Amino acid sequence: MPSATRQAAHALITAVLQARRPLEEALDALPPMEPRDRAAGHRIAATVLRRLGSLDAVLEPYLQREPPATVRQALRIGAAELTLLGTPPHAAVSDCVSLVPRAFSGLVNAVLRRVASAGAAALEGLDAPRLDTPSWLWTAWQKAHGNAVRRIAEAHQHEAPLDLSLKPGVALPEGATLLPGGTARMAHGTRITELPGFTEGDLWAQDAAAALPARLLAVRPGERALDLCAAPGGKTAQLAAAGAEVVAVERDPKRATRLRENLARLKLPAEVVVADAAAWKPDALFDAILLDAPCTATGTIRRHPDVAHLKRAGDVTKLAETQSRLLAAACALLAPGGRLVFATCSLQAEEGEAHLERVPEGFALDRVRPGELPGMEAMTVTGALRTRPDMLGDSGGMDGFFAMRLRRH
Ligand SMILES: C[S@@+](CC[C@H](N)C(=O)[O-])C[C@H]1O[C@@H](n2cnc3c(N)ncnc32)[C@H](O)[C@@H]1O
Repeated sequence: MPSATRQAAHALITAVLQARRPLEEALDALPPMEPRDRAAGHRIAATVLRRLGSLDAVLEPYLQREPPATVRQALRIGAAELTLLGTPPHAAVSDCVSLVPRAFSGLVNAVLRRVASAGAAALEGLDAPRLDTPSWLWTAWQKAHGNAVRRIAEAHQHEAPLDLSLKPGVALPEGATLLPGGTARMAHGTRITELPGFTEGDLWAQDAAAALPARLLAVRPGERALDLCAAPGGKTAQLAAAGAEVVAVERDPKRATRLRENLARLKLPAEVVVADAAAWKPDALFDAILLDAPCTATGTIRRHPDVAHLKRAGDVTKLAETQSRLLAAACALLAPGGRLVFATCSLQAEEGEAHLERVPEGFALDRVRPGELPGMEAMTVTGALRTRPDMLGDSGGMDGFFAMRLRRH
């Protein structure tokens, strides 16, 4: 019997790469097991997904023909453990052998013994950023971001730190670094639930880039603000903490429940509405609207390495259309003189910069002014916001976001 850890890793990789299910969903579907085994299995699976191309390149010289998918996944687990995770060969090899049907035991044993004898050196000389990035994404990022494509792909090789947004007046947690946008950054692996102030509702997890769209909206106390596509509520919390009267619209009832729970922990008020943002009709218009539209989420690959393998070019086109539809619906809910921030956590130009070409009639781009986001000027040269995982690189990077602010005449 293989260990629970490797069974979990195998199930997770199979779910993502074969059934095309999100990693988080696959984690929820694992059978009951010790939390330690589950966490270890998750770590192996995330490493395989992050470094898939490199691991396949390591295995390639030892495979004469393509093995069945279940065997390929076991080999990837073994290769990740032996070259990247420092697992001793005696533990990794025999356990991976027991993951596959008996007919393939000899093959897995022989291949992994050879990988084990090279260890980490097996990865030397590989162009890892290129190998670990699906070709269609590399091409699209090269077109959209030029030479930065390599730096983006290099940033994806590493796990992201834990970023926190703090309620106004809350002191920086011990061990945190303060980033230019006001985000508190903790080392990767820090558990938010164990931080002082978590239970009290002083802070919430939010990537440094994800905190910027709400900052661009800059709501004032008492303003009527609408947060569309709101769950799990990081941006709703920012708007409510700034003193706005917030209505948060979320289509998915389960996610809306999570949003309510998060707001309750943070002791922040907002009216939560379960509705389709494209069809919802309020009684009155809003002073400020934040639309954090559904997208491919390719800006979050550091945190969600499954995204690189789940999304296809066709998803980008479809989601860009949905975003335009939602943007038109959101614009109709804005009061004259009001402002709207449209945001996506995507690195794809179709889900970002292309929307600048389609500003609805009666609205104008409200350019981000120099000095509005101190220390982040390079991210707003076009008048809109563009962040990438390689930005703030010395302090651990940030998610890829696009945001533009529109004003209604
Ligand atoms: C990118 S996430 C939002 C993250 C959130 N704004 C935050 O800061 O925590 C997108 C959310 O939009 C929701 N959504 C997608 N389509 C929607 C629609 N037509 N109307 C309302 N919500 C929608 C999804 O269920 C998902 O929760």
